[in-house]
Amino acid sequence: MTLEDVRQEIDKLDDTLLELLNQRMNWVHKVGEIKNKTKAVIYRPEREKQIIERLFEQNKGPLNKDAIEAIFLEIFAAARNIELPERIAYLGPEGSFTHQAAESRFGAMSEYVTLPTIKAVFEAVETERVRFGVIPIENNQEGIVYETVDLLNETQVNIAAELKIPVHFTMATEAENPSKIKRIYSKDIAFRQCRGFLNKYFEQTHPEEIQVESTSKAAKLAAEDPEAAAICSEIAAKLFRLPVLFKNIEDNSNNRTRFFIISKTFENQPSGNDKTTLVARLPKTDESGVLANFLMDFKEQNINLTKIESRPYKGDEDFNFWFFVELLGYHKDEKFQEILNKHGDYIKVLGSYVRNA
Ligand SMILES: O=C(O)C(=O)C[C@]1(C(=O)O)C=C[C@@H](O)C=C1
Repeated sequence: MTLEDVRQEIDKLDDTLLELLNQRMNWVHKVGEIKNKTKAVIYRPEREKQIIERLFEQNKGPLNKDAIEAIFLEIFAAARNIELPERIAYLGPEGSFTHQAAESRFGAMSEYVTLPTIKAVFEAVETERVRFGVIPIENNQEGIVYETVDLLNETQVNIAAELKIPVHFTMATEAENPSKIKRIYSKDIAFRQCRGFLNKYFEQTHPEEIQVESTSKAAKLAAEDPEAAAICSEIAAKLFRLPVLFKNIEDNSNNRTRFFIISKTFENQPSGNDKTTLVARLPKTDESGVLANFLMDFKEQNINLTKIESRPYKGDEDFNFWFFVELLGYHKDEKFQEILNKHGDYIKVLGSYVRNA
C-alpha cells in the first residue's frame, strides 16, 4: 500500500466520523429542545462522566484513556453549544492555567470572558452575566486559594464541577540557546517551582529574574525582546507565538491545580462517585468540643472528610472561625441527611459533583 492509498482510507473514515458526529449532534439538538421546554440544565457533568467511563470499558485501543477523554470532552462542549451557547468567565489573563482548564471543559466553541480577579468571576456568575465561572481552588504544592474559599462563603453560587489539571511550565524564548538569554520573566510561584532547572541551565550566565503578575504577561514581554525568556504555560507561549525551548521544566512533575466550575444555581444528579463541599458556621461559644463533636458526627455516619480548613470571620474582634469542609458522598445521601438534621442551621452546601481523580 502506498502513502496515498492509506490516506484515502483515512479520508473515507473521516467522512464517516463527521457524518456520525453530525448525527449525534442532531440527537443532542433534540435533547436541547426537551431541556428548553422543561427549563432543565444543559451541563450534566455526571452524564458526561458516565459516557466516558462506558467508553473506557469497551475500548480496545490503540487510543488511550486520556485521548478518549480529551476527544469526548470536546464533543460534549460542542454539543452543549448546540443545545444553548454558553458564556464562561475565567480568571485571566488569556493564556493562564485557568484559561487552559476552562478550555479543557468548555472547548473551543464557547464564548469566553476573561476577568482580572477571582472576585470578578464570582460577580459575573452571581449576576448571571455568564453561565459558568472557572477559578482555582488549590494547588497540590502551594496549598489552598483562600480568596476562592472566602468568596464561596460570602456569595450565592454553587459548585457544578471540579477539575484537576497538571501544571507544566515551559521556557519560551526567541533566543536560540540558554547562553543568549539575559532576562527571564515570570511569576513568583513559577520561579519557585522551576528553581532546579534555573540553577542547572543558568548557573554561569545568571540572567536577571523579573517578576511580573502573570505567566502570560511574561510570555508577552519575552515575545517583544529577543534576549528574554518567559517561564509560562504552553498555551501562553502559543498565544504570543513564542517558540518553546524547554518543556516541563518544573522541579516536581506532580504539580497539579484543582479548579472549581461555579454557577448561580446548579444541582448535579448523583453519579455514584461524588464529592460534596460545604461551609460550616459553627455556633460561636466558649464551650469546649463544638468542633470535635461536629466532626465526630461525620465519623459516626461513616462519612469520609477529605478536607477541613478554618477561616476567620472577617471583622470579628475575637478569634472565631468558620470551616470549609469537603467530604465523599452526595448531599442527599441518607447519612448526610442525618448530619443536616442535626447541624443544618449552620451548614451551607455549596454543591455535590463528580469526584475527579
Ligand atoms: O444527555 C444530556 O443531558 C445532554 O445534554 C447531552 C450531552 C451529550 O453530548 O451527550 C451534552 C451535554 C451534557 O453535559 C451531557 C451530555
